[in-house]
Amino acid sequence: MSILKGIRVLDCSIAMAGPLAAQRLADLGADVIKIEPTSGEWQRHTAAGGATGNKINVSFLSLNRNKRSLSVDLKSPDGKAVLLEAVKTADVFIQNYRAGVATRLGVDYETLSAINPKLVYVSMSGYGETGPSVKRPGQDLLLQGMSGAMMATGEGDGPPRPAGQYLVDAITAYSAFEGALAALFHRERTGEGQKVSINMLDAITTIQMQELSVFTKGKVKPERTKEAHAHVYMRAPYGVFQTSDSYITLAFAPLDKLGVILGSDVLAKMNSETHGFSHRDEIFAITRKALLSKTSDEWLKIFDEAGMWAGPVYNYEQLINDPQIKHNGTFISYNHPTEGEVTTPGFPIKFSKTPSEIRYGAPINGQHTIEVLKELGLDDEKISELIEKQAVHVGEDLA
Ligand SMILES: CC(C)(COP(=O)(O)OP(=O)(O)OC[C@H]1O[C@@H](n2cnc3c(N)ncnc32)[C@H](O)[C@@H]1OP(=O)(O)O)[C@@H](O)C(=O)NCCC(=O)NCCSC(=O)C(=O)O
Repeated sequence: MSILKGIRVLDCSIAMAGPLAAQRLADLGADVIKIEPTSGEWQRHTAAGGATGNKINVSFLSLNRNKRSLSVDLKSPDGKAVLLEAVKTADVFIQNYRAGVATRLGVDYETLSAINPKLVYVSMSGYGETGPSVKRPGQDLLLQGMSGAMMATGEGDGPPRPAGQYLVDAITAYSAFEGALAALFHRERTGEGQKVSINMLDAITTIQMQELSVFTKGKVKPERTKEAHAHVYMRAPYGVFQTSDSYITLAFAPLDKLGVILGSDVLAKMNSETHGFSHRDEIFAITRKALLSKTSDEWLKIFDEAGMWAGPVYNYEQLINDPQIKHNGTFISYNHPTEGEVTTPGFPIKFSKTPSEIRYGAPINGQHTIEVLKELGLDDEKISELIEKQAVHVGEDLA
């Protein structure tokens, strides 16, 4: 049995950060009901990601598996009444609305906890719920820039470069996930619900704890002209190196060993702990030149045998076909009723007794509206009335 079986989550979130947090709970067995506007959650219809020819955006498919969809107009009194009924049956509520929206919709913590004091209410925002930046849009790229993370990445004297993934969204999602689990644990002990707030700015700032402490305590400023890491004075060589056919990574190579491998007497005589800092440019120059003489596979075999920290720089095809990734079962595939086979990373944590499970793919908008309304005790007549008033939307049931 999955660990969160019997836990009900109402997921009112949009885009990535909220939906991913809710999906983590769903993968652990929670009954996650995605509460969507009657037109469907924003990301369903976006073309972002470049994948075309699908009825549902592929990013949406990757963030909303294992959820049921209740499509309801929270701006209508009837729709809102449905949500408040659902809240009585819920354990967790997640929203990542723009500041002020939750209150305007009447789904703020004060309102919902009055209905269900045991509720764990997860509020996700861009910058916090109060303060000078509260009105600014919370978007991944903006936060990568504002958090200082971007200052350390990029080449030479060029501009700052963001990570090519939605790093801030993901970190915020994982923080919300752990916050929800901790609050459920507290509720298990005491019966008490609470509000769990996490914002993107604090999430991305906090994961830079080493780099920021080196700055505040060590007074060392990150400079992207110097290094592949915000620690400017990382022991050399540390970075991405070109080989005769591609690139490899090399971290903290002991200089005496590296010198022997690269055939450099100069390196072989160096001491990692002293020269690794004082002779950085020379070490990089020797290493760069030497690594151009063999292929990545050849170098990786040599470094592996020497017990040194080196690795491949994969494209996604190489990653998916990597023997360790295959061995781990990192990717899962499922058959979606309208989109066919979907291959996507699964849930990475393995539990020896309560494994995660992929039960179904991302839903059609409103696919489970009738099913959920019936579970909430509404009869056919009331359901027809809600449909008639367009307070709810009923999608095709593809189960
Ligand atoms: C991402 C956002 C900038 C998107 O802003 P918006 O487009 O304005 O979306 P919002 O959800 O906040 O609200 C849109 C409107 O929809 C209304 N709304 C929402 N749900 C409903 C339902 N069910 N029924 C009726 N109306 C609804 C809501 O009241 C708002 O209307 P009005 O009441 O009339 O205003 C913001 O939500 C935000 O800053 N969120 C916090 C940070 C966060 O989680 N960011 C997403 C990370 S993902 C990301 O960065 C990325 O993918 O890249």
